[in-house]
Amino acid sequence: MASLLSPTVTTVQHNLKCTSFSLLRRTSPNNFCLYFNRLKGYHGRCNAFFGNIPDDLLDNAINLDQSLSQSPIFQSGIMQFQKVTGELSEMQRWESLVFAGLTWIYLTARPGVLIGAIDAYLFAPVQLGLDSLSGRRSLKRTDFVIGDKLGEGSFGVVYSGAIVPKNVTVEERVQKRGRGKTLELDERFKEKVILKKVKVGVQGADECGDFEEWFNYRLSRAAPETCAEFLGSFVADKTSSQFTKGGKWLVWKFEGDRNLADYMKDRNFPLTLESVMFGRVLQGIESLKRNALIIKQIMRQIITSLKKIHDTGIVHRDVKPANLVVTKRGQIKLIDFGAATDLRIGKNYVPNRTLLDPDFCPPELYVLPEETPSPPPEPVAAFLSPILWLLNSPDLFDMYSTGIVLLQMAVPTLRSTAGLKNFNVEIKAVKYNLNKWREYTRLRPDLTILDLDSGRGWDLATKLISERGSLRRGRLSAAAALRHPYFLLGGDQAAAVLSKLSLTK
Ligand SMILES: Nc1ncnc2c1ncn2[C@@H]1O[C@H](COP(=O)(O)OP(=O)(O)OP(=O)(O)O)[C@@H](O)[C@H]1O
Repeated sequence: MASLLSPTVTTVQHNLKCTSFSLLRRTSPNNFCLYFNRLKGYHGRCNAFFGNIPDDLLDNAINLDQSLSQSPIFQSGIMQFQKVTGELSEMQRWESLVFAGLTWIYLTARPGVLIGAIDAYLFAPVQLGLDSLSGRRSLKRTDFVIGDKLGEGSFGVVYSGAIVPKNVTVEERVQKRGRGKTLELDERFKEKVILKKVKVGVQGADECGDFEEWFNYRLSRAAPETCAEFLGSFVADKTSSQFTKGGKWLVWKFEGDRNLADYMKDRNFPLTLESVMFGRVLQGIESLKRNALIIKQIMRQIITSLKKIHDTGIVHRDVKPANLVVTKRGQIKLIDFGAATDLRIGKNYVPNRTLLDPDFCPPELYVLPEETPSPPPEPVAAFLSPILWLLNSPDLFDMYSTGIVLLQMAVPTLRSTAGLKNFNVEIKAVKYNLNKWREYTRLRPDLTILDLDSGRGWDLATKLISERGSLRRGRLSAAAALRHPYFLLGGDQAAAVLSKLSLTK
C-alpha cells in the first residue's frame, strides 16, 4: 500500500511545487479545480517518472478537492486570504511567498520535520488504535510455541517458533535431528515466527528491547518493505521452559531460513543465491558475470532499503551480513534495530556511545561527532534535525558498513572472520584509503569481480570505504551510491524483472 501511495504523494508534491506560485497569486476555488484538472493532465507524463498512479486515486483527490472548494468554509477562507493578500504590497507578497517557500523546503528537507510530525501525532496513534482493535497489541505467551535457538546477542536470545492456531492445544515435541534441535509440529502450525527474548537482569537489556520495539513499529509505518514484518510483543505471565515471568518478548514474521552471512559461508557463494534472487539460473552468461550480477542485485537492495530508512531519519548502525535476512523470494530484509537511532527526534542517541560490531564499524566510531550534546525534547530535536543532517550526514555511518559487505561478497578471502579482521588492521594502517590498501595488502585478494566493467564495483567500494572528509562528507550517501555507474548498467535489474515476469506467467 505504501509503495502504491508514495509515487502519488511524490507526484502531488512535485505538482504542488511547480504550480504553487501561480496558485498562491490567483487563489480561488475555480483555480483549485483548474489546478487539479491540470494535475490530471500531468498524470500521463508524471507516470513516466514516478510509476503508475491509479486513476481512481487521482479521481478521488479531484472529487474531494471539488467538493472542498465548493464548501462555504473553504470559500470564506479564500475570501479572507484574498483580502489579506490584497492589502499587501507587491513586495510584501513576494516576501511572504519566499518565506512560505523556504519554510516548505525546510519542513520537507531530510529527515522530514513535517512528515515526522504527521507520523508522530497522527499515524502512530492511528496505528495504535488499529492494532488494539485487531488484537495485535495483546499478544500473550500461549499464542506461540518456541523452537530452536538461532542466535544470542548481548541483550537478547533469538528463537524460531510458530503461532498456535486457535482451538489447538500445543503438543510440542522437540526431536534430535542432525546437529541441532528441531521443533516438530504438525501441519496446523503453519505460521512460523521469530521470537526475541529480552534478557532479564542484564543492564541495558530492557532499554534495548524497548528501543527495538519502538523502531519496528516506526518502520512498519515508514518503510515496511525494508525490514522483517513485526508482529508485536508480550510479557511472559509465568516462568516455564524458556519463559521467565515478567520477561519481554518481541515477535516477527519468519522471513527466511538464512541470512546473508549464512549464505556467505558456502564455498559456492554467490551462485547459491542465483535462483533465489533471479528465480532461475542465468543462462548464456559466464560464471564470473553471473557472480557479479548476483552481488550487484544484493547491493542494490541493501542500498535501496538504507536510502528509505535514512530518508526517514533512521540510521541502522549495525549493517552486516548477519543482519540481512534473505527471503524465499530473493528480498533482502534488514533486521536487528536494537542499535538503530532515529536522528529526527534523537531516539536511542546517547553521545559517546558506540554499540557496534567493530568489524563493520566506520573509523569515526560514532554516528555524530563526539561533542554533539544529548538530544533536546523530541519536538525541538525534530525541528532542528534538518540542520543536524546537513552538517553531519549521519547516514554515511551505515554506508561504510555497506562498503565492507560489498567487499566481503566480492572477495572470497575476506569472508571469514579472520580474513575480515586482517583487512581491518590493514585498512586502518593506510588511513582507510582502499586504493592504497590494494597496493599494500598481503592478503592477496582476488578483486576480479570488482574490476569488471572498467572497475565500477571497485570505484564504488573506494567511495564507501573511506574516512569522512573535512565537511563530514567524503563517502557516498545511499542516494548517491544508487546513481553510481556501478548501478547504471542494470543487468541485475533486467534479470530480476525477467524472473518476476516468468514467475507470474
Ligand atoms: N524475521 C526473521 N526472519 C528470519 N530469520 C530471522 C528473523 N529475525 C532474526 N532472524 C535470524 O536470527 C538471527 C539473530 O537475530 P538478531 O540479529 O535480531 O539477534 P541478536 O540477538 O541481536 O543477534 P546479534 O546481536 O548477534 O546480531 C539472525 O541472524 C537471523 O538469522
